[in-house]
Amino acid sequence: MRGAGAQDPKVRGLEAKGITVRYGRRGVLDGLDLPPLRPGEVTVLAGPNAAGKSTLLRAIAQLQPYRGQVLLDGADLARMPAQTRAHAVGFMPQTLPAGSSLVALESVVAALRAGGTIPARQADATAMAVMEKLGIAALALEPLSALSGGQRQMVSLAQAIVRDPRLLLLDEPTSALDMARQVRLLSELRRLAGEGRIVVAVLHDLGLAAQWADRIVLMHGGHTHASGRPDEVLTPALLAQVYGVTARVERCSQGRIMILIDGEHAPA
Ligand SMILES: Nc1ncnc2c1ncn2[C@@H]1O[C@H](COP(=O)(O)OP(=O)(O)OP(=O)(O)O)[C@@H](O)[C@H]1O
Repeated sequence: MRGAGAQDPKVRGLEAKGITVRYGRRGVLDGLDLPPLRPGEVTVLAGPNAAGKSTLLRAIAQLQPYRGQVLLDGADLARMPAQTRAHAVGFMPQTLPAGSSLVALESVVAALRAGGTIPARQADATAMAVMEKLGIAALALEPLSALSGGQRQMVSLAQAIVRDPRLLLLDEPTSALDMARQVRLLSELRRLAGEGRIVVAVLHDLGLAAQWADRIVLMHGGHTHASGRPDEVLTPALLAQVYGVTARVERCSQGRIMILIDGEHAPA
């Protein structure tokens, strides 16, 4: 038994408690709690348009003012020195900012250097290694402005993971990718989680979420409406409550889940 005043063992993983975000007078997140998200897990944030998924991801990344608490391995991310946080957290936005004059490799090097000074040759080699791993080495010298949407998304992933963060936050990372690259990206997320990272991705495609996520958090009305394993969350009742659709959930071979939408849910 621990003695009085002993420190609690450090909680490993990501905790978000009471997250509240307002845009002017409009409340978007209303004291939202996430279940503890553990290293090794891929968590998908899902929910209807405007549910606040991007807002939550940005709040966790400290890119969005919020009330509440975000703890990474027990440390308050809001109080963490910026450079420590830059090493701890990788964020992949929904879209890369337009108008960059950098080539792809330079943009990945710039993301690496946001975590601190690093000799040029080493930075180039690290960035190039990440691009090779993602199968985009051939894009290294292409201007960002000349890339397709899917190519930009893969470069954006390279930027997010190049500092080897403990926590990886990704906002609709597969939205512009073809089937093969979706699989490549999601396999890479699984691999990163398998190495002990915490991976949180917003996905609209619940079929992909069912296949790749350890846990799905369904957001609705500024709160976490449900969370759990894909088979616990992807139920006709919860899909009706959150999306207003009539859905069938079919079990296929290898335990895969397929969701068939029959139409909009007729309100009782
Ligand atoms: N910078 C902003 N200023 C004002 N309102 C905003 C801002 N960003 C988002 N919102 C509003 O907050 C709400 C949640 O937006 P958010 O982008 O977080 O939702 P989302 O769940 O990611 O949506 P989607 O699935 O459509 O991408 C929306 O009503 C949106 O209009």
